[in-house]
Amino acid sequence: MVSGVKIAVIGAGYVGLTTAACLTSLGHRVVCADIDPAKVRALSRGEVTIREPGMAELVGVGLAEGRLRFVVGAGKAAPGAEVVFLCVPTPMGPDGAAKLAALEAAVAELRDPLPPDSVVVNKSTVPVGTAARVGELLGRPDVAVASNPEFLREGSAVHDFLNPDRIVIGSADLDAAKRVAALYEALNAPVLLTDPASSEMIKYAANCYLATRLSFVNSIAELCERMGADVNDVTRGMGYDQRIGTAFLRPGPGWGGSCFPKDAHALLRSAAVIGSDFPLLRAAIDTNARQQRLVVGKIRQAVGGRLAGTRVGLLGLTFKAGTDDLRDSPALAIAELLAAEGAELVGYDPSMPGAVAGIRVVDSAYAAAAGASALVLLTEWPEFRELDWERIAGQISGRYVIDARNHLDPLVVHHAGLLHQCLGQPAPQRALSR
Ligand SMILES: NC(=O)c1ccc[n+]([C@@H]2O[C@H](COP(=O)([O-])OP(=O)(O)OC[C@H]3O[C@@H](n4cnc5c(N)ncnc54)[C@H](O)[C@@H]3O)[C@@H](O)[C@H]2O)c1
Ligand SMILES: O=c1ccn([C@@H]2O[C@H](COP(=O)(O)OP(=O)(O)O[C@H]3O[C@H](CO)[C@@H](O)[C@H](O)[C@H]3O)[C@@H](O)[C@H]2O)c(=O)[nH]1
Repeated sequence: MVSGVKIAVIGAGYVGLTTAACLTSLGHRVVCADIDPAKVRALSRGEVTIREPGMAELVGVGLAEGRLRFVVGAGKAAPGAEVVFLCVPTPMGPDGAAKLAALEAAVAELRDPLPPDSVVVNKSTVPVGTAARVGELLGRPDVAVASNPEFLREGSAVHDFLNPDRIVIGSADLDAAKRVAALYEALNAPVLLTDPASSEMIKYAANCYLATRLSFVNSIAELCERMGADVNDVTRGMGYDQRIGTAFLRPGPGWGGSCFPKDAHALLRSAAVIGSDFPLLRAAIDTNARQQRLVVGKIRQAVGGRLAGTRVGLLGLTFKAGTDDLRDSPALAIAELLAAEGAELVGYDPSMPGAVAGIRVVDSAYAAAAGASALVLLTEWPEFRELDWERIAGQISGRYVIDARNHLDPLVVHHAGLLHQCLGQPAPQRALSR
């Protein structure tokens, strides 16, 4: 006899699949629905297509124990569910606002088959006020609505879900909120019960704060470079201050991914809709675009001022290491800027992404370096630190390695006779004198 709370998860992407697999591992019974029949078929066979450590194992165990099932369509998952998690996409619309079409479609499908006294919990990132709107759309006074934003990071989704810094639950119905909190009891995490609007705002505030912090760090890196300071030491010195902390201080080619850019634009748009503004967030977004142009400027300079007809090798295409997700990747944004100036792009990424528009994707870092006028590291994959730089020096046609993640050991690159140029340090030669 299979025990545990009966849960439906709508959406089998990064958030939905993680939620389904992890709640199963906590002893609950989960039916996970998606609109994509091919995805449902593959998952039902235990085939996990996203790159997330531990996910395939959890899905395999859940299927084998009969605790986890995949179905096509939200309506199929609803019957018998005590709690329903909405984990559908909320992409950026043309005006910057989050598009709620998938959420509305899922809610419409759930309206009739939902059992009485069930709770609909929104895990998608949605503008403040959406929980109230979900309640209206459902039109089921016997069904409670809650907001329970998700804070997992791609590449460590299972770990983050099972080891959360906090669990936030917002609902006008305290009993419903407590029922949702009880699902996570085994995690022993701090639980914040609040109203739906505050819960929805917590998610945007957290992501926009982190994005703003990164834009701040990237700006400090630029000043360091121009003023003769070393941003690696500067951020280390900042991070020792417990009020600041060490996380999220690495300069880079700008922040990206499926969340930060769209969430920053969505909050800015929400502010505009109520006749307000958020100039600090606007500046963080502008600084991010500027950071990408700045990296392009370094590359242009490294190849002698003219990108047209110049081959540039790209190391890393995903928005960060440890994921195969290319959505809103700064590496691709930079590639687009380079291509617009006529550069010929050859790229390698350890996640082996297949075809990428405008880039000739090759199967090794060495192939990306061969014949390139400059080699640019855009994603901080650990394996790039282990490269044979002597071999690269023998294949590259230029001398510059632009390290847009401050990821490589400058001495190793220099010893191979190449010029290592990272962010926030005055000159490529500096490492030699250390
Ligand atoms: N990716 C992350 O790291 C992350 C973390 C926290 C929060 N979020 C938020 O969670 C939400 C989902 O993001 P994601 O990255 O999991 O998206 P995703 O694109 O990886 O997955 C969404 C899934 O929902 C399915 N879907 C779409 N419409 C549906 C419908 N009507 N019924 C059933 N399934 C449907 C899609 O086919 C897809 O498989 C977004 O609001 C996002 O902002 C994402
Ligand atoms: O010191 C740092 C840390 C991150 N980044 C960049 O910031 C972006 C976002 O990174 P990360 O936060 O690790 O990735 P996500 O998986 O998008 O996770 C963020 O977005 C999710 C979706 O909302 C949230 O759930 C997570 O809490 C939040 O960290 C990436 O481009 C990173 O390369 C840096 O440049 N420097």
